[in-house]
Amino acid sequence: MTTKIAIFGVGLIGGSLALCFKGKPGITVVGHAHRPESLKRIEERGVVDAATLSMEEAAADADFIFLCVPVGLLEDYLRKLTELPLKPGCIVTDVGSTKASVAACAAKIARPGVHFIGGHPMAGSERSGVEAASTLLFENAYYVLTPSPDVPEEAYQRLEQLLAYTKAQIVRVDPVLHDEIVGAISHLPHIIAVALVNQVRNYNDGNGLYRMLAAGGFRDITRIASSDPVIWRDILLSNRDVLLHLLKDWNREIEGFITLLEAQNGEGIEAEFQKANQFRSELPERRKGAITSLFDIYIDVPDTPGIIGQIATELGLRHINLSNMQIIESREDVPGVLRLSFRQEGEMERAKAHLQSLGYVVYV
Ligand SMILES: NC(=O)c1ccc[n+]([C@@H]2O[C@H](COP(=O)([O-])OP(=O)(O)OC[C@H]3O[C@@H](n4cnc5c(N)ncnc54)[C@H](O)[C@@H]3O)[C@@H](O)[C@H]2O)c1
Ligand SMILES: O=C(O)C(=O)C[C@]1(C(=O)O)C=C[C@@H](O)C=C1
Repeated sequence: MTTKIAIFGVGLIGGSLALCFKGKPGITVVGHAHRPESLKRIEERGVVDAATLSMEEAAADADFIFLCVPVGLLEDYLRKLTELPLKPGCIVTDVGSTKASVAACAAKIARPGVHFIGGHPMAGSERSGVEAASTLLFENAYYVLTPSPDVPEEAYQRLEQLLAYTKAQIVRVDPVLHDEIVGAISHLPHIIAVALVNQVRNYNDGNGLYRMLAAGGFRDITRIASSDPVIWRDILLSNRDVLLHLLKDWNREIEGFITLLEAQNGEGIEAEFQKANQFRSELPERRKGAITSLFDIYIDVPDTPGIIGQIATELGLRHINLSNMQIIESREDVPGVLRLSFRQEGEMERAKAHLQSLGYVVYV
């Protein structure tokens, strides 16, 4: 018996999910695109078994439907799907970065025999589009599911079982609580990064030295300011109330620093850094838990677009399992350093040998 998975919106997240499922025993992955250009990109990238512009065709007989479109479109897609003849027992899920509004909409239009289970993989990137999709994206990351109490345990477990292909760790959270927490640890940081970049951009208009001298610290804190504007417009508007509260708290934090500086309170400044240092050191690496990386290698990489994808693909093609990768330093015109982590020493050795054979400088 074949399990059909339909993915609506085959971009970074939809494409990465498709790659996790495609080729697994008894699974067929069908991608839906809203316009011919997107269809062509999905087909060229080869992340699905079949792609279509027809919602009906994609949804027909699907056992699982993943909605991976921008948050602002989720409710519209849910409503349209509800009007289609879905397979009895079909599980509809989404990957949106906010969960309360889509959960409320699903509750309103619920229909017997179709189960909606909200989802949110806590992994991503500032890149977007199917070209950035990767099988490794979700590995060891947390994947939040927000089932309503009406969802049968059997349906929840079916979804959990399927998501095992992502190698993510599933965690069940209430949708409203999800939005409060993710507002603080993901949405607020995106706003801060964008505001900071735009502040410096304004100074740079008067003197180009700002951009020229911007180094590791500025890059580290602002990577996410390069995220997709439409995706983030929708996320912020969808979590507006939570964010308005968080921004008031943020203003208080900044006011605190103004007071410390005005009073030249060195001890107070030290105390703030110490508190932050302590909490940050307790974060699981890359917000990933369960399995710790044991074997690391470091390689010099030129600062060129797509280089990390190329390295991951090279290792993937040789079935070398990467547990983590991180850019330690990346400056314009200067090679960056990439840390690759492996769970097995043998995999690290194979990766090292292969990357050296490709001409990379590798350090252990
Ligand atoms: N980017 C991240 O880090 C991240 C992480 C977790 C969850 N999410 C969520 O995943 C979802 C997809 O985000 P992404 O990063 O994959 O974005 P993306 O831009 O890479 O993909 C979005 C997909 O939706 C399609 N789409 C865009 N406009 C459309 C329209 N008008 N009608 C129909 N389809 C349209 C695009 O063709 C594309 O395939 C969002 O809901 C986002 O909140 C993103
Ligand atoms: O790593 C990044 O670039 C991300 O933005 C990923 C990130 C996050 O903020 O952590 C962004 C949005 C998601 O909904 C989940 C994860």
